[in-house]
Amino acid sequence: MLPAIDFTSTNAFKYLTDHYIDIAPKSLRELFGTDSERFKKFSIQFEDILVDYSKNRTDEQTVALLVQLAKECGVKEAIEAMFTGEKINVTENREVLHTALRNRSNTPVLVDGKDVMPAVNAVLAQMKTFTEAVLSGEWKGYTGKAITDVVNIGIGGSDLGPVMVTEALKAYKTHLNLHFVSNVDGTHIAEALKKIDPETTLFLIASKTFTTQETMANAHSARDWFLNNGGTEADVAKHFAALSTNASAVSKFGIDTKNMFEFWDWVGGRYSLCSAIGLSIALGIGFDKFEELLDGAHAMDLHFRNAEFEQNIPVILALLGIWYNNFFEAESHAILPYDQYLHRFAAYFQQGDMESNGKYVDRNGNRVEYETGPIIWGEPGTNGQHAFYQLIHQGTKLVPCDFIAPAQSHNPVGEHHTLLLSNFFAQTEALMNGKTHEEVVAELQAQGKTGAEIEKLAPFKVFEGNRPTNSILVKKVTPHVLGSLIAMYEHKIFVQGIIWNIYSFDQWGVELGKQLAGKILPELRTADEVSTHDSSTNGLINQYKEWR
Ligand SMILES: O=P(O)(O)OC[C@H]1O[C@H](O)[C@H](O)[C@@H](O)[C@@H]1O
Repeated sequence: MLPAIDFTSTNAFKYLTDHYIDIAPKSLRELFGTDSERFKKFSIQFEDILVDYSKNRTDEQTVALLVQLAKECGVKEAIEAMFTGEKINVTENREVLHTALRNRSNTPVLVDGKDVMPAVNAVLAQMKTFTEAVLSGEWKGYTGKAITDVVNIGIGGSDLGPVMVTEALKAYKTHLNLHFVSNVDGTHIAEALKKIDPETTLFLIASKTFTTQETMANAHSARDWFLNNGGTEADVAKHFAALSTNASAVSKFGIDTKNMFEFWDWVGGRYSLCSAIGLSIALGIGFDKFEELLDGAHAMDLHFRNAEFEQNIPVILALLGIWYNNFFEAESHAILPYDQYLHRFAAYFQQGDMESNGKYVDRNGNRVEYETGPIIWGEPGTNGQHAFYQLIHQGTKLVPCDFIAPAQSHNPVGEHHTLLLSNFFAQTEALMNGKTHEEVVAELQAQGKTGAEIEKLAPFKVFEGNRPTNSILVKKVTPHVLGSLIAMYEHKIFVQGIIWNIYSFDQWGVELGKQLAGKILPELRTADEVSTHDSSTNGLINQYKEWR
């Protein structure tokens, strides 16, 4: 059982409320000015990952109180409850065991008294054999040719993780060309089909439930295309595999369950990239590299489970997030990787975080009276600098940011990486220090501006600064490091959900739209005028019918 504590009624919260009044007026310049040890005190290194959280609007007392908050909210007990397979996903009556998928130490993990590790290992072995057969060319298409292209058909958690990881690890790409089709918009599948040959293409139908409308529609269209372009029913087995928890729906679709890679309902969709859902990753980078990804995630799992909170990266990141979300009233959190390969990282954690912690009902079933999950957004640097950083630097909103960068590039082209990193370092420094009125005046004077010009321009050129950032510097984006980064954010989300007293592993909020689409669909199939909805919905549907 998870503790169900209103964090706003803890002692730590009361102390933090008072402490906030002291800290809020202080500038980061001041905090750094009065403590030359900040970097040392407020950074944590774990393997090849350095997390510097010193550029936050915090001091030692803040961190101590935040840690106390985590303790009062039972975070330690909750972590144990998750790792040991308690049914902490209460509204779905399920365990939450994505950590078992990468439990490389292979210690038993019990679900209803039964160790799940043999099943986890068996699926990994099946994935390995399959991956190696496809990569070696031993697995043949219906005309005897080796596979050249893999199309993963899935959406949400059955798409975003594999897309993010295969992009992030493109430097390790195998000879297979990967394609991802998620959207029910026919354009997505149509464009993918233009690029592939039925004789040499493998389709992976990735769906935990195997009922998701988008995935089923795309899977049927892919199969129709295959059958209309030379393949026969008997050939489907060579070109379609399923990644799912739902064996009966898989065989109903016509995929031989021999070609099914199983996972379990204790794996949440948005936490599933280490499960069979990762098959496209294994094919895309090779099974050894997929295992390195699992190793990295497992290493972070152990750190999260065992490190003291003061030294615990996911816990500290979660607490800082709570500090801004619930005291500074920040509404969003930006993830800004200075690595082009990580260009889908923020998108991946939009689902990871917002689907997990976008909840207004607490674990007692009551409406919360405080803010829960932030809006997650971000794009790679330096692109973002030329797009939305204006608002981060001079807007009225406080946007705490995570800056992520590798020290080593996979593509050391000329001076590019040095240029990139100079921006990475400069941005957090600029956000912290800003530029004072005096500095602006001195700069304008040096440019030879007149007094009147300076007076007019100066206010626009001042940067308040005091904008908090975390810097996450990694040695290199290897599969191992990426695995650790993924687990780091997963566990950050977990800790925040525990403290906000919400259930992070269900997603009822996505259901209503699906239900209504199901009702509207038959109405769209006829030419009849619709009058059963509100005037807006009726008006839109009827105009659509007129124009289509
Ligand atoms: O893997 P599937 O069962 O097809 O689900 C795909 C996605 O759809 C749902 O709507 C959920 O909101 C997501 O959490 C899930 O990842």
